[in-house]
Amino acid sequence: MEIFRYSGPDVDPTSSDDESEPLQHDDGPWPAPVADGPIDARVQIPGSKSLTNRELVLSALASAPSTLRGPLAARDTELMTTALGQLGTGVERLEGTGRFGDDLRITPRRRLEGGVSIDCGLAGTVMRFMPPVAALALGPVAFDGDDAARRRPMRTTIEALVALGVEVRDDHRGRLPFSLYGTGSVRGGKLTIDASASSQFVSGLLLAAPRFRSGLTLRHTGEQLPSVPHIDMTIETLRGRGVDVERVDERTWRVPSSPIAGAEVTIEPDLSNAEPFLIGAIVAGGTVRIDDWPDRTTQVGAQLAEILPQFGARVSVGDGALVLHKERGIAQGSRVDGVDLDLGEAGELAPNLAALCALCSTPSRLRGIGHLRGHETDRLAALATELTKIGADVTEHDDGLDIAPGPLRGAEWSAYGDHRMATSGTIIGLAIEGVSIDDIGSTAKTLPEFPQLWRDLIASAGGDGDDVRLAAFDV
Ligand SMILES: O=C(O)C1=C[C@@H](OP(=O)(O)O)[C@@H](O)[C@H](O)C1
Ligand SMILES: C=C(OP(=O)(O)O)C(=O)O
Repeated sequence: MEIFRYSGPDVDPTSSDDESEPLQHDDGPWPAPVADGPIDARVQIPGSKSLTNRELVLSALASAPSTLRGPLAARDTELMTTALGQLGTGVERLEGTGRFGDDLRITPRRRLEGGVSIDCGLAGTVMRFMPPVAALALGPVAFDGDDAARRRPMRTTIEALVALGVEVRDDHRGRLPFSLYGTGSVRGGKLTIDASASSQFVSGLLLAAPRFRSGLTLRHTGEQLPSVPHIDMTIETLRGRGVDVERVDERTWRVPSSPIAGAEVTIEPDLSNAEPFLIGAIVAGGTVRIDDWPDRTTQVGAQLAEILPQFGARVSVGDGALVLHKERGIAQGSRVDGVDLDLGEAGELAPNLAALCALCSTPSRLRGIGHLRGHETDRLAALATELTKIGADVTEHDDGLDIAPGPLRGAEWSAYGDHRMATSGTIIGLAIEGVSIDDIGSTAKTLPEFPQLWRDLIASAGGDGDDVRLAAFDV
């Protein structure tokens, strides 16, 4: 067992920690494997990013130690454990105890200490969840991240903290880098924010709110509220720690000032990361079984069970697994009609679905996803560019994409450092010869094992049914 606890005093908002820059694929573009027959695979997906990072934050703010079973170990969660460790939280890796790596023992400290620079990488959960936690610490805390992270919206978090009485130095007008000066406590109370650009603004404030002196009554005003299931997940994880959160109405939440209980929590597999594998069976044909699919969950990836049948797949959930079957894949000439989907709740599913739409026989419309322009990259622009490059006819709208099939051709697919752009390119590559991904290493953000799992999935074509699982865990 090893205890990681950071004790660095530096506060330099312009510094960046090179060690956590995303992995690049050293050998140049990664040739995406083509499916040469129906696949037949059983896939074990590591833990949910969204659940892991919520449980890490709650564990650090809790009144007693917690154990996380099966947490994700990927760039986003490593950034979160590092950030919490920098503020003083004890993070102990229970080596070899987990299914995919180490379980974690988190020991909260009575007082969080500032005087550190936090690297958010490209993780929305780190950049939106950590500032309210840092505001509870004593001393200055600087935040920065990847170049692409500096383009992601942060204004709502910054303005919210200022409204709660926290001193923030916001030299970049609502973007990273910025610094805040914690006094060891936050007053809380009533607060109105505009979370139209990201549900994470709401989640970040709600997660820290039990530790605010007066709790928090948070109201969202603004045209839209994306990714509502992620807010439900936040509420559920808080309730799981004994915090009596009230959903006053669809746009208002009340969190009392309350202790947060230590807990032993088993993290569900990341259902959104199951998406490319499931789509793989629609494109290549065959069967994919995802192990440990929960019967009940707040993860938005659960919606795949309703979305993917619209592409001609048979999906069943039960006995601890989701099984998707498609007799004949698109790559074998099966015609699949396009869809019209509002993905406002499930934006993180959009890039892989957009790739699938490009392989359909008739046009598709994906709507309700204007906020994807503030994700890891401007995903609407990135998808329009890459899908056009491979021959699809794509129209970009403010809130979505029209995707019409065309004669498709191979090309180098740019991931823009975005894990889901990388996986969407591999989906195209299943059906189209000559697709390569410029930066497959960007999948390390939430699934470092993706390249191997994907190769194993394709290798199951024509076999008796392979288990696609992690032989060794190595982030
Ligand atoms: O809270 C979370 O864990 C997330 C919320 C969503 O963010 P947005 O509301 O910005 O879409 C989602 O897309 C992201 O992948 C994870
Ligand atoms: C939008 C995403 O990530 P983040 O948590 O960085 O916002 C995503 O994973 O699709």
